[in-house]
Amino acid sequence: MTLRLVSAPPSFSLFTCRSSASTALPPATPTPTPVPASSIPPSPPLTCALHCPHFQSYAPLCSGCTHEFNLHRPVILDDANDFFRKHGVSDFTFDTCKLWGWRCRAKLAVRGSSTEPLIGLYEEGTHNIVDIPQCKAHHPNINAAVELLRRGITEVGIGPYIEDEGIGDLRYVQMAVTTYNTSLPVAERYMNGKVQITLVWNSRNENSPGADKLNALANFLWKNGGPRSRVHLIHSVWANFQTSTNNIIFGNRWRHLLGERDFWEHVGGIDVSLAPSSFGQANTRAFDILLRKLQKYVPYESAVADLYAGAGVIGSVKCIEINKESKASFEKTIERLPSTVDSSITWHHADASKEPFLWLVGSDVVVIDPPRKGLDASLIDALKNISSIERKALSSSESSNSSQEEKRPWVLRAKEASVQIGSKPLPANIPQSVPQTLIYISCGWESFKEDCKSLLSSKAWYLEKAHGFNFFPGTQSKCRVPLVWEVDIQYSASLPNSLQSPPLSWEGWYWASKTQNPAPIVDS
Ligand SMILES: C[S@@+](CC[C@H](N)C(=O)[O-])C[C@H]1O[C@@H](n2cnc3c(N)ncnc32)[C@H](O)[C@@H]1O
Repeated sequence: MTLRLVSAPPSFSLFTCRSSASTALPPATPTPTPVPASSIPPSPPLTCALHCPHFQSYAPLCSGCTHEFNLHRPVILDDANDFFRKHGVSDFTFDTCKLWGWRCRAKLAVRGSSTEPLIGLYEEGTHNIVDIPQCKAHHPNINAAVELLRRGITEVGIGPYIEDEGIGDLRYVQMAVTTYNTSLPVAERYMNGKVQITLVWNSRNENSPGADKLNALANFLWKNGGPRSRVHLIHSVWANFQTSTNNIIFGNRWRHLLGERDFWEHVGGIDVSLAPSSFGQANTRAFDILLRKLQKYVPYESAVADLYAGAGVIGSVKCIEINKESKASFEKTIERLPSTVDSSITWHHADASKEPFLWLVGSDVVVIDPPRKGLDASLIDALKNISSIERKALSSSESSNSSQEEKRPWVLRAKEASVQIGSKPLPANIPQSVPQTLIYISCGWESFKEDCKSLLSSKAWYLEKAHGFNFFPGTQSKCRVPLVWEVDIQYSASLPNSLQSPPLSWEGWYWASKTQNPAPIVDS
């Protein structure tokens, strides 16, 4: 995928410094540079403060944010500095990113009554909902869309969900903002983001009793926030149907109701399609910065495996994802890649923890972006034993040139459900190398530390670089989004040279094939 190495002036304060040289190719153009984490000073209390009316430090009601001051300097920064220094990285850097209005994706509960709806988060440790109309973390248009929804609930007479009784119409709402609109000047795009609203409706499907109310609410939102309204706020309206009494927000049935069906965002230099059902990063700007940084660590002509790939946003040759809903988004994203990419990119619906070496073999670089709980034990084991996997792979490719018939059901299922894009055929003999570089993107600091220590204990890997990104300013480990930032780490395999394979090209698609001819800088 085009992971263009471009940078534009960020529209938010960024503490910067240059990261030290790495073994990877330098970027074609400079990227926004982070500061050494150790040099970020606490600022006077009010300059980087939350200033949120819903935050009360003495008795936190809203569970969204846990600290009020020094948003640019999350509480785990010192711990991270120490941790990385102890493990050989003395130049750990940190991007403070956007401190307010950064959340472009929010899931909010809808409770209360039709005349006094509450739309917000659970109060810490309870099932009481705190209304958060002026949330400072939300993109401002999420707050505006919430207000419109509130009016709609009252005017249409929608019943918010009553948990104890399992009755009511509307259970949750997901608001996702797309900030990419090429008809606007770059500087105006973020603030003019449009909101995709998903109404989580308490019925089995669109034909169940109450569907008329769902349609009336969707029409209200579209009439008052769609393209013909005074302020165009709404991108589209979707419904998700959920009747279960457990705490799972979404059911399996999704329906597009109004507006544009496709939702596009522009991150890491490419257009990315995201369905409401697939995983999407909450902090679009921080993710963009992270991806641009990550590009530097993928050497030219690398074969890349992206485990825990989501909709393939990170842009790899071989994407492994457990959520089958992400497949359609991946296909759309690929369609928008420039036609100059004549290559093969694959997406597999599979569990990365089942025989993970299947996905590791044949790649030079592996990108892992697991959920907060961290890596599956089987994947850690495979990575720790990467040298023996490579030896086995090499000897099996030497002893047999014809591939054996595959019988394992989960491998067959993964193959069936895979998508392959590109006109270049796969070579008959896939070179059997294993990754020399591992990029770990973490959104769970505690689980990351455990995984990191475990990988280092094997001596197969050493830690080369670490960068922090302020993905969730104002939060720490006990809040709704319990993680303060994302960290991407590059390891280098300390394999003997004799075992290292030549650069691979089995999928015939390279990240760098497009960075050679970067498109003009159009966006940050
Ligand atoms: C933190 S998200 C990252 C997604 C993607 N890299 C992105 O940035 O949009 C983690 C992803 O891992 C997927 N996932 C969780 N467990 C998995 C597993 N065992 N195998 C493959 N994917 C998994 C989730 O569905 C989710 O899309």
